Amino acid sequence: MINARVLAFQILLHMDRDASHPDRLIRGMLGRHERLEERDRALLTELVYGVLRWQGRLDWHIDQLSRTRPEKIDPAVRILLRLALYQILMLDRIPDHAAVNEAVNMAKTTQPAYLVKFVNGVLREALRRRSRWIWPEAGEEPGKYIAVTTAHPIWYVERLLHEFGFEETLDICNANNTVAPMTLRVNALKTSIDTILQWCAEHGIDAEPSGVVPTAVRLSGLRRDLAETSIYRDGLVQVQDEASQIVSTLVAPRAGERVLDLCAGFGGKSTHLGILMGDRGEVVAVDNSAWKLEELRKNARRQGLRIIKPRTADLFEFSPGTEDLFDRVLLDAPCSGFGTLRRNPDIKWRRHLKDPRRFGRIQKEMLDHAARFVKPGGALVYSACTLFQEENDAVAEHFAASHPDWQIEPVGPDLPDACRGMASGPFFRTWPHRHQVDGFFAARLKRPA
Ligand SMILES: C[S@@+](CC[C@H](N)C(=O)[O-])C[C@H]1O[C@@H](n2cnc3c(N)ncnc32)[C@H](O)[C@@H]1O
Repeated sequence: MINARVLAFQILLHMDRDASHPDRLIRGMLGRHERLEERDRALLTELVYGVLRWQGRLDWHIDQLSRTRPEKIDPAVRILLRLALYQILMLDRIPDHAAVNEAVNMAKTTQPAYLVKFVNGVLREALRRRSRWIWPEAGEEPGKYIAVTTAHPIWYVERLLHEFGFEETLDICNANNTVAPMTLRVNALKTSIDTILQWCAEHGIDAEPSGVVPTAVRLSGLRRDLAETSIYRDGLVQVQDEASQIVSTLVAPRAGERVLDLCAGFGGKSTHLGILMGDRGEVVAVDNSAWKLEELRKNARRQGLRIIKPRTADLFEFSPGTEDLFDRVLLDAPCSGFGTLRRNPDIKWRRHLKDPRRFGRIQKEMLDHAARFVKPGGALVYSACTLFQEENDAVAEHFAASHPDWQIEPVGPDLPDACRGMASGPFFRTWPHRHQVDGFFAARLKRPA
């Protein structure tokens, strides 16, 4: 019988084999199992994201409970155990016997008898121990304590400890484990915040103005797919975190200008730029992923924008000879993504210690290339959704040092009143534990006239 646990197992196994995005897999699965009850649909999302969020701690429990060496446990068996332990140890509403029986039944259909016995044995032992665990000592092994209790990789915790000390590292890791609200950007060309709040009230959806940026609304407990609502279909709203919304406002495009978005993706920022320009001028949206640009096209159409011009191209092959220069250029660069762990917990387990430096090298080259498209007197905004300075300050400072005629333009004066605390020197910087938004960085660079 297909149920939420079986589908969650299949998604987690798929992710273990090739690093797909959980949200895409969940949507695909729900699309293929339309008759799944609403309760099971919600449980599927909860199980996939919950296991990914707590994976490191669940693995620590497995290693405490089993006598088999960690590397000897088959990945599919480990995933079955993570799934069951997440329900037993971290969710209140699922009876223990349901979690254990389901895991054992799944093991019976996929594993040989000795592994079924192993799964059963580990889970029964977990029920016996319940909450009696010997955690690492915070005083003796602060890194290990935070890594295990908050489920983060040890290299990440050690790095933060070095920079921020124990208390703030713990705050950052705890904030990464919170479930971020769904944040909508309201399309000012079509509607107003009040209209959206009223629509939500009429449809029994909890919503409130963001309190951070004036164009955003936060939803909680949305029990249906936003894509099926009229406010989404009619292009009145776009899902976008507040920090990401602020980045487009720092580009500060004016109606009639030519703007280039060099890593446009699904167009979260390209379409925002188009709206800020009142749909007058031109936004050339470049990305090397054709399917993302197809989504961008749909997004732009839905939001009623005609000035967005998608171009599938590798940024390095897109040259100023092909296009005229632009008044403003945005480089929202590919990055390690560590500012978005609330929404993308799988990133914790996919990245490595050397990734921030590796991304930093590519970002420096991308920013150098992006500068060629900026008109004299124009602006270049560099942004990344990560917390590591190799991908943030170091990229902007490297650019400034190698382009001495350009200026780093302080972003502070352009931030909304409620966001003054997000200015960090001349840069824009947010943290989930300080600002309750995604972790983002942006720098604005001005080309001399
Ligand atoms: C951080 S995401 C962009 C998100 C997007 N700006 C938004 O707000 O929705 C980075 C994007 O860069 C694209 N990308 C990565 N390498 C690229 C390259 N060499 N040329 C063009 N695009 C690239 C990826 O496909 C990805 O969509």
